[in-house]
Parts: sequence; C-alpha cells; structure tokens
Amino acid sequence: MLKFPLGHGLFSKCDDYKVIIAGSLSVVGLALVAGIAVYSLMKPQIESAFSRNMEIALKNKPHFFENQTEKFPMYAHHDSFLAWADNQLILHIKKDVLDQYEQRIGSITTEKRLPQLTSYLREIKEISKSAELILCETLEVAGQEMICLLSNAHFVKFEQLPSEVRETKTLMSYALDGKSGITSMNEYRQVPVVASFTPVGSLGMALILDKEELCSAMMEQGKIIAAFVFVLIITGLLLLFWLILPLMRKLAHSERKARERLKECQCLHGIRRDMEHNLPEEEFYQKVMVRLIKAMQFPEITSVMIKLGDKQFVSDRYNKDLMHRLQAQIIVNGEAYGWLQVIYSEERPFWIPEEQDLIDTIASDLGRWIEQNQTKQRITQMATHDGLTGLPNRYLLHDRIKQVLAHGRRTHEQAAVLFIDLDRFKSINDSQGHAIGDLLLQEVATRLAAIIRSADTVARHGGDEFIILLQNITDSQEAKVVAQKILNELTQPFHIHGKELHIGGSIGIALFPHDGDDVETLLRNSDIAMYHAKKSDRNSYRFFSPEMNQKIAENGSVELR
Ligand SMILES: Nc1nc2c(ncn2[C@@H]2O[C@H](COP(=O)(O)OP(=O)(O)OP(=O)(O)O)[C@@H](O)[C@H]2O)c(=O)[nH]1
Repeated sequence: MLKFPLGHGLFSKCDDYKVIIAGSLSVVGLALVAGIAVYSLMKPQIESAFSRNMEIALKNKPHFFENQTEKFPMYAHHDSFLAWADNQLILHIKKDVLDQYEQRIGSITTEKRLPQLTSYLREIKEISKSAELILCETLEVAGQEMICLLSNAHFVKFEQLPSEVRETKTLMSYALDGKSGITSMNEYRQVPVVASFTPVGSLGMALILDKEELCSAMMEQGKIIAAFVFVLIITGLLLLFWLILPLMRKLAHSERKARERLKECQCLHGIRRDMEHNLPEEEFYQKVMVRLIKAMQFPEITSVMIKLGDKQFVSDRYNKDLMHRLQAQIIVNGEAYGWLQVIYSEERPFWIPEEQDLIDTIASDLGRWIEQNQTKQRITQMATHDGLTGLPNRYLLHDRIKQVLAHGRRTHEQAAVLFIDLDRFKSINDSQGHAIGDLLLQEVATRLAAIIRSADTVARHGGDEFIILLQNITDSQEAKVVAQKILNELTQPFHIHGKELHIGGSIGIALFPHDGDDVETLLRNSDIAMYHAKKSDRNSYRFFSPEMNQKIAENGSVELR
C-alpha cells in the first residue's frame, strides 16, 4: 500500500485565493465603514463652522437697523447720501437754507462719520476671504432695480443691481420680499455662492460666501478623511496578513475537514441503508463504489475495486496497474475473503488517516454484512430444503404448489402433482445400512432433478417419498410421459460404493384443476393414486379417479399424509 505524506498540497490554491479575497473584502468594507463614520463625525463640525460664520455676520443686525437705518436712510435723491471715504462710511446730509419768503438762499451740508457701521462692514473680512455683506434697498426710480451697499475684504461700494436676472429673482429680491433663509445659487456676479438672506426693516440683507472657498474647506477635510482611510486600509491589510490570514486559513482547513467528515458519514450511512434493501448483488456493489468515490477527496480521479472470492466489481476508470491506492481486507467469519481498493488515477495525496479509516470501516461493514447474509441463506436453506438431498422440502413444495395454482387460476393453465414412493427401499436400508440408503436417496434426487424442466419442482416429501410438480402442462399426456421417464430412471441400477442396487417406484398423478383446486386435495389425491399403483402393480403409475376414493373408503386403509 502506498502512502503519501500530508502537508504538501493540503490546501488547494483555490482555497488560498478565496481566503485572501474574503479577507481583503472584509478590510475594505471595514475601511469604508470607518471612513463613513469619520465623515459623519466631521460633517456636523463643517456645518457648524459655516453656521458660526453666518452668526457672526448677523449678530449685530438689530443694532445696525435700529440705530442706523431709520435715522440715516441709505440713499436719498437730493438731500442725503452715504459715501465711503477714508476707509469709513460717511453720511452726507444737505439742508437748504431759506429766507422769510421761503426762497432758497443757500444750503448747508454736514458730514457724519458712521464708525459703528464701518466696523460692522470691516468685520466681514474676518469671516472669510470671499465673504460679502450686501444691503439693498429698492430703487424707486428704476422700478426693477436695487441700490446696494456691497462690502467685502477688498472694497465697500454702492452699486445698482437688477432685482431679476433672466426672469429669475435674485437673492436680494427674496430678502426685500420679506423672506429669509440659507440657499445656494448664483449671485449678482454670476458666481455660485452659499448665502444667508433676511429682510431688515424695509431693506434686504445677505451674507454670501463663495461656494468654491467653502468647498475648499470641505476638500481639506476630505483629504484628511482619505488619508485616514488609506492608513486604515494599510493597517487592515497588514493585520490580515499577520493575524487574520492564518486564522482564516485555519478556519478554512477546519471547514474542509468537517466537510470531508460529513461526506464520509453520508457515504457510510448510504451504504448501511443499501444493505437493508436486498438489492441485486451487482447493483449493490456498484452503489457502494459510487458512494465511496463521492466521499473521497478527489472523486474525479478516483476508481474502486471490490474483490470477493472469485468475483470482482470495478468502477469506471479502474485500471489495475495504477499505483496510488489505499486498500483494506474484507474478513468474513474470521478469514480473508476479499479486498476493497481505492485508486487515484493521478498522483495526489490521500487524506491519510481519515480516508484509510473510511475504507477500513466500509471493508469491515461489508465483511459483517456478507457474514449475516450467509447465515440468513443457511437458515432459509435449512427451513426450506431437505438436508440430505438438497431438494425443496414439503414446506417449500406447498408454497410452490400454491403459487402455481394461483397462476393457473388466472391463466387457465393446467398442472400435475406426481407422488413418487420408492419400492423396496426398506430392504436396501436393512441389508446395506442406513448410510448406503442415504446415498441412494441422494442419487435418486439427482436423477429426478435431471428429468424435469427448470420451471418444474422436485421435492422430498419425507422418507423415500418424492413429489414432482409440473406446471403449465397442456394435458395429462405430458404427465404420463414424465411418469414413464421417472420409472425408467428408477429401474436403472444404482452403483453405490461398488455395489449394484435395484429399486423401483410407484407414482400417483393428480391433475389441476381436474382432480383438485387446492394444495391439500391435490397432494391427497396423488397419494391415493400412488397407493393404488403400489397395491395393484408395482413400478407403475396411476392417474387419480374419484372411484379410488370409494375403494379406499370401503377398505378404510390408506394412510393419508
Ligand atoms: N437411509 C434412510 N432411510 C430412511 C430415511 N427416511 C426414511 N427411511 C426409511 O425408508 C423406509 C421407508 O419405508 P417403506 O416405504 O415402507 O419401505 P419400502 O421398502 O419402500 O416399502 P414399499 O414402499 O412398500 O416398497 C423406512 O425403512 C425408513 O426407515 C432416510 O432419510 N434415510
């Protein structure tokens, strides 16, 4: 028996790839989950930073309007106007001077610096580079236009802006309509911005931030997250290779072993179930081989051979010259009876000792099963056959007659029962001894069996009595021919232990359905007919007739068996 070491090729490459792919997917999944978690944590911070900026910009809003707007209208056609000069906001108020006739004689212009308002506008710079505060008032003269104070890090200026661009309201129009909110849209420069807008008295105010600048902060955050995720993936992969991979390999190995054990259990279970089903021999052993092949590690290259005495069963691909094999002896009744061999057609490692164990177990199961079958056969043989001649005994004969009658009733076929009693057997027994008598009975059985067709039955009824059952006969003539043949055979001398012995026979014949429709009647009537043959003319045969019953009733002397 050739054995191959464990280890090399224990894992197929396929398993390794599976483990690596599964591990990598787990790590990438882990990293993604971590990335999403980090992003979820940082998102509120980004949003709150933006909100904070808005808050700073708007926090002084009430003072601005309470203190400034009512007293100093931002724009006036003649008398007053706001101006930005010397880095500050200045309110110019021009008042006419009138005489007693209400005639204008001159004007007085005053300049008032607005330091508080100036400082609000300057604060805008601190929010961000692109932050811009816009304060607008509807321009009455121009209808659809607005006059706005624009303040950002670079300038503070007044500008006339349209309240609609391509029939779409601008941000400030919403604020002037009394609406407030935060939105993302294109502002007056047609640049995408994120804006917070609100009405302030009769004015509209908005704080805008360039979207690009805002996103750049988020991009910075994104880069940090990406770096974090990258580090996480690398760490995960290192973990996979150093810690998880060996663990997963171990798991894969255990799983594979468990699968193999399960296959083996299924194989054994299947074989034991088949053993209970009384399958034809060839079919049973083919099933055993198929189940065993399936349970092996490499079923596609496995073949099996079962040798039992002179018989040999082989699976597909079997070739006796193949070398890579495991085998186990089949022991029956303590003696070597055969072999169970498993052969790999290519050089592959056997999963020793597990596969050897499985083969040993099946070989041992087969040995026990064969033993049980042999015992069962012996018991059945003893119960249904005569121990001396090997012919069916009266119990089996009754059974056979029953079957033939049942068949005959359906098909209207006839049958005949021939009751044979040897003549002068007792004298041979007495003169030659019981052992010679036994041998003579055996020889008689052989001659009778040679006369009949294979479908017919010859049985030993007991003592020196034999019965022949002929099935499917066309008429009584057939029975007559067989009876004559029997007499011819029995009158031929027997040569036993160098002695020539002579006997004869008397035969009674009962026909189905003419002389009886059941086993007992047919046997009884054939016995009566045999009695008549023996009484009248030895070495002869008689057909049963109802008158024979009459005569026996008169004589009262037939011993019915
Ligand atoms: N050797 C041997 N003899 C047996 C066996 N069974 C029955 N016998 C004997 O067979 C004989 C049968 O008796 P009979 O049929 O009356 O003897 P017979 O000489 O044939 O008498 P007829 O039938 O009138 O010719 C008896 O002596 C039995 O003891 C057996 O198994 N072996």
